[in-house]
Amino acid sequence: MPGDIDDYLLKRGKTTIVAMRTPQLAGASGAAAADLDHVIEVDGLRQAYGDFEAVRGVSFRVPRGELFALLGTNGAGKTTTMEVLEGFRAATGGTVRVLGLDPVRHQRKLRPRVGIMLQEGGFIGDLTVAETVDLWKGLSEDAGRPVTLAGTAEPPRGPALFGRAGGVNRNVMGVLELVGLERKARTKVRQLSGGQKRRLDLALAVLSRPEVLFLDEPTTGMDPEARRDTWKVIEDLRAAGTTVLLTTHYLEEAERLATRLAIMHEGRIHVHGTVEETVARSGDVVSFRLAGTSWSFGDLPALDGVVPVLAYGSGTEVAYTLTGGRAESRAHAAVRRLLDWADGRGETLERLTVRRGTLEDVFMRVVGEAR
Ligand SMILES: Nc1ncnc2c1ncn2[C@@H]1O[C@H](COP(=O)(O)OP(=O)(O)OP(=O)(O)O)[C@@H](O)[C@H]1O
Repeated sequence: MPGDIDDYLLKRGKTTIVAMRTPQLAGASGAAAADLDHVIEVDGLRQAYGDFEAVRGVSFRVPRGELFALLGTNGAGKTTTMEVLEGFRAATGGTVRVLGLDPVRHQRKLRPRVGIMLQEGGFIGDLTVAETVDLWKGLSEDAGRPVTLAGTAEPPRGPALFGRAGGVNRNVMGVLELVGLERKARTKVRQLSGGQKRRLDLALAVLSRPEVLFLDEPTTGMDPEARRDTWKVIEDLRAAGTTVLLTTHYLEEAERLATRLAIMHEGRIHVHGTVEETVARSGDVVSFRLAGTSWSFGDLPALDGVVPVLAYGSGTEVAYTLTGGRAESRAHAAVRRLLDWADGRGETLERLTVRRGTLEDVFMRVVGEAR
């Protein structure tokens, strides 16, 4: 068992969640934190692994209390960006600040306000769920504080709060209830399912009454119910003033939780704005399926410069995002042109649809245009 929090964190592998405790603003964090408009600041971040530059000039800011979602393709650089913010890597270019501090240089200053939860492979399999939370609590500086969401301090209930309920510390049980793991308190970690391990990860982050949460794909592997439960925990944390940086491949997760988002591809941010602004960029979408096999993507016509994208990985669903001009005339002209194109080739456009665009359409367009 590690004797030091650093060792423990390193052993637990890849970070998914860093939770910073609600700051005592007059305390160690200094006056700067009290005046911060932006809890997270990333300016021109570059990060190279040897010759390969994984992050190529990324900038964004997260105001206090907002949830910012970093979306992107596999390998886009989201986790790398998170790891720099978590202080696990020094940036090779640009600057980052968390609560006004350099996460690498001021790691020790930030740590008392940071709880860390890791993505995978870091649990000690022979410990039970309750023992894992207990260990984590013991590693935290203020282990005795009641488990509660940020800013919603529980009324003191005296020593009984930290008594033992059937052999399990009640404080531990509180956090397990929060993430729906109370029935697994005495189960060994290695017997948990993937989704249950993610819940345990979340429990460890929430334990530290976070002010800032870094969530790297927090709901991967969870069933739909667990995912919704997790969203509720995150929403409650936000409602209590927590600032959250989230990466996810579930666009509905970003749409539901985020205030602002960025879409990354190959180390760069391609779209950046509020969820509403981003979805509005999508305009109308004309989509259809091509039944035959006698076409290739390159055969599809460009519509006034609009490049089609192959949507949703089906290999046959094509989508055009129409922007500029009046919506109706744009859509009419696009449909007419597409029908002419299909007639000319003897193809059938199945499920031809015109609809309002979604975040998924914006994402697909970004990726399509970047290719
Ligand atoms: N330790 C490392 N050494 C070398 N290359 C790395 C390392 N970590 C990541 N990379 C590379 O950097 C790029 C960005 O990886 P990163 O994990 O940041 O992407 P991501 O956006 O989080 O991807 P995903 O959505 O698949 O998790 C990838 O091409 C990856 O192979």
